[in-house]
Amino acid sequence: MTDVTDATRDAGADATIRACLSLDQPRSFFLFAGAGSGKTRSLKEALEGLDTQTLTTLRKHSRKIAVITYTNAAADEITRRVKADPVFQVQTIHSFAWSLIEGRTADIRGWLESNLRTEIAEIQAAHAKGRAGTDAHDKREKKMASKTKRLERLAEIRAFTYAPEGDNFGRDALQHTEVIALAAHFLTESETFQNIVLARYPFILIDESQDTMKPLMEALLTFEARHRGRIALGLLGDTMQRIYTDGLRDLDQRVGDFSQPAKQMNHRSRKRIVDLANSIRRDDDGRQQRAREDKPGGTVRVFIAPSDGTDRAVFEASARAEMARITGDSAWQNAEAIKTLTIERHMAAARLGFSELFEPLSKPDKLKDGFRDGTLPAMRLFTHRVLPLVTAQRNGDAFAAMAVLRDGSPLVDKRGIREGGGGQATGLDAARAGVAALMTLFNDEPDPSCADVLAVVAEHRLFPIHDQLRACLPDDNLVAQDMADILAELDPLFDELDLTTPEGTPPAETTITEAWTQALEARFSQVARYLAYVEDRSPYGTHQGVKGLEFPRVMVIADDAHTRFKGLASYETLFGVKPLGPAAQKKADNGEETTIERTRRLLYVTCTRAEESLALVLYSEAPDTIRRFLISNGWMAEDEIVIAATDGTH
Ligand SMILES: Nc1ncnc2c1ncn2[C@@H]1O[C@H](COP(=O)(O)OP(=O)(O)OP(=O)(O)O)[C@@H](O)[C@H]1O
Repeated sequence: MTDVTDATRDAGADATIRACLSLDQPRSFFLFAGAGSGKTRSLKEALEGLDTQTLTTLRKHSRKIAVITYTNAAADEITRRVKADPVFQVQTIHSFAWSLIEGRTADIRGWLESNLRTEIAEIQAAHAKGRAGTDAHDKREKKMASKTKRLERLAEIRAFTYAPEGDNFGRDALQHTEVIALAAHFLTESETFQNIVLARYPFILIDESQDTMKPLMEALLTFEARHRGRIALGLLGDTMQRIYTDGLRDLDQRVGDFSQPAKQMNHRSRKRIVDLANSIRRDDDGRQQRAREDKPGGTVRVFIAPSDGTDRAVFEASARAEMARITGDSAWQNAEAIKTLTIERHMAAARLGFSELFEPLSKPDKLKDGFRDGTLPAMRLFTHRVLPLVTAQRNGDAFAAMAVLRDGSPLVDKRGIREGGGGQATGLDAARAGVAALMTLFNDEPDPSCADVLAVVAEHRLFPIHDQLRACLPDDNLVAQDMADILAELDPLFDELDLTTPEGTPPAETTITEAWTQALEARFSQVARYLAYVEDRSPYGTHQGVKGLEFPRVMVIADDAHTRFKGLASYETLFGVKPLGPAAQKKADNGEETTIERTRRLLYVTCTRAEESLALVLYSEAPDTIRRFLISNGWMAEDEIVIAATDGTH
């Protein structure tokens, strides 16, 4: 018998998965394994390890292996690993759900019709009981009117549309929750649909299954149970890493009939970090991991400061310095070399210095998602036009500046430099004048406001201006008309810029203009910081956004006082500083989940991102209570806890 090593200890789990992925005898499985155990690696290896005969048979019958990932980035990575072989259909859950239902117009219409009728009836019932003249009353009326209108227009729709990552405005568009609900509905209710899915996919593999939208996961489990032996539903995940409320809470209880390969190793983190993860998990499902023998040691420290009156920047800088001293790893002195995890983005915005831009734009529903993930079209004027142009000019790089203009300015189009015409100052001279005016702005005032920048761009017609920004200009009609003329001439070159309001988009509300007006007061330097953040070039991430990732040095920041959405997590409650409220206590008594479990899981996810060293920075009303909690629960040794001195250092 060969000796078991860290590398081979969990080999049995991969062998079990391989055996499950058999066309003759497909078997569903649930890979149960903790952080850093190589779940994602197992998925990739399972796909790469499929034998040629299986793949040839699949291709011959136009069948595919569905692989569902949590993010697009993960889908891209797996697609790359399988060399973009089309036998693997790798996508996110929304794309997958849409691929199942796309084109089933009549069925979708039927479902929507009955769904809308039910929703309208429910609102009507609430309305009959509610009082008139209240906000809720008005909202219900609006909702009923819009749902009734949608119902009336359903018959006109020739094909439903859906963009998994888009806003989905317009008459024909389906909403994200509808696409999930529709796929779940057909999967459980329609035998024809089930047969189509069975014919198309012998294996459906889902990564991060603990966070897969509940309705679809329920439907897949029902579908699997009904057709057991004809399909392998492969779930990879870790219930301790469920961080969204969308996921199925008792997933591990629902897969009793599945094969359940398990893994013991943590290949990512050094021993001290694995020990901490085990301690955090002990109060949950108690599953424990082993660190690799070639990854001993590692450092964990907790820095606790009073939430009132502590200067966060000073305290965190001193925590980094202390980490550098303790670990002997000077990279801790360099904020760029550390991954700092805040619970909400506004905390990162404050630390990175783009709060003035962030705060107003992250509020309105219509702006916030695009702004937060860096896809807000209006914002591109600053991030993708003005910023690179100014940077190029400052670097004396005329070639790069021209490339920006050619790419985005109506004055200088891709087909060559236009000469002025129709009495308008267009062409290279106009572009030069515009750039000069812009740079004068930056010379006069090294860091002008975004509003000043916008005014120069508008005055010189340097770049097209999105509707939302145009509404903030003093005399928007004039500029709008000029711009419309220019765009009409350049069509179709600027079609792709999506400058017009799509059909069905609600008219720009005053809240949107107000948000932009406020955000435009931000200094232009905030644009670069914002861009670095959304492009993930900054050293900050959120607790939720780093699932699946790993970093040598991690600093986790827990700051309840600055957490706005109180339902997200409460470290003070987890550590016993604050008791559960009466309602939450009642939930706990009924065996329901409370903020304690949610916060513990978030802490588990964040701490297990660290490979070498981990600093936990806590702001609390009662630092000493936290200290006692950590020691009495065996999470930390006494000398691993650093309490702030009154001046905010230690
Ligand atoms: N068998 C192995 N031998 C050596 N290194 C491994 C092995 N399996 C995984 N690793 C490494 O361990 C790290 C964690 O792997 P992976 O990201 O696949 O884990 P995971 O279980 O998906 O983690 P998490 O759930 O925490 O996101 C990666 O750096 C990976 O390369």
